[in-house]
Amino acid sequence: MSSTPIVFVTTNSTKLHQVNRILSSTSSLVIKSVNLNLPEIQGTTREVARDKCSRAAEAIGGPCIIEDTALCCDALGGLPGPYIKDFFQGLGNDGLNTLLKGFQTTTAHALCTFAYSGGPDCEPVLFEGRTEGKIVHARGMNVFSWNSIFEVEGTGKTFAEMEVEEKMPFSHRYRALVKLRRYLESMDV
Ligand SMILES: O=c1nc[nH]c2c1ncn2[C@H]1C[C@H](O)[C@@H](COP(=O)(O)OP(=O)(O)OP(=O)(O)O)O1
Ligand SMILES: [Mg+2]
Repeated sequence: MSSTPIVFVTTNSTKLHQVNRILSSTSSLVIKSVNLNLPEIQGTTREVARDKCSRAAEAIGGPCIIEDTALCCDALGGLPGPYIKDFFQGLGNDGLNTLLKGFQTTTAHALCTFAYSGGPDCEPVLFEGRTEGKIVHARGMNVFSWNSIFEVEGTGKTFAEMEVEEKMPFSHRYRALVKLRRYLESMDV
C-alpha cells in the first residue's frame, strides 16, 4: 500500500482523534486532516454523505474522505438522523430525552457513514457502520456530544461510560472504518 496520506475533511477534532486511534493499531493508512466546514444538504444519510464528499473532493482537488454521523430514533421515524448536530445544539441531551417523552420506545441507532472519493470527477463510495441502542438520561464521564445518552444494546452502558478500548468493537465509527480500510487496502490507495 502507498503511504500517501488520505485527506480527511472534518471540522470535528474528536472524530479525527477516534479515526487516528482506530487506524493506528491496525493499518498503515496515514490520515491528514483538513478543517473545512462544507455545506451539508438535507436528505438521506447516503445523499448527505455523497454530496458532501463530492464537495470535499472539489475543494481539495484530489482524493479525500468525509464522515457523517446520524442518530436515528425509532419513535421519530428515524429523526433526527443526519440533523442530529442541530438538534443537539438546540436541545441538548435533556431536550433530546424530553422529545421522546410519551412515546412507547426510546430505541435508536447510531449510524456512521464514511465516503471516499478518488477526486473531483469520481463517484463517492460509501461505508456504513451501525450500532443499536436506546436514548437514556445522561450517564458517564467520557462525554462527546450525545454519547452520554446513547446506551448500547446488550451492554447496559452508554458510550460515555465505556473506556476507549472497550467501546471500539461497539462503535458505529469503528464498524464503518473497518469497511473503508478494507476497501482502500484492496484498491492499494
Ligand atoms: O460518536 C459520536 N458520539 C456522540 N456524538 C457524536 C459522535 N459522532 C459525532 N457526534 C456528534 C457531533 C455532531 O454534533 C453530530 C454529527 O454531525 P456531523 O455533521 O457528522 O459532525 P460535525 O459537523 O461535528 O463534523 P464534520 O465537520 O465532520 O461534519 O453528532
Ligand atoms: Mg458536519
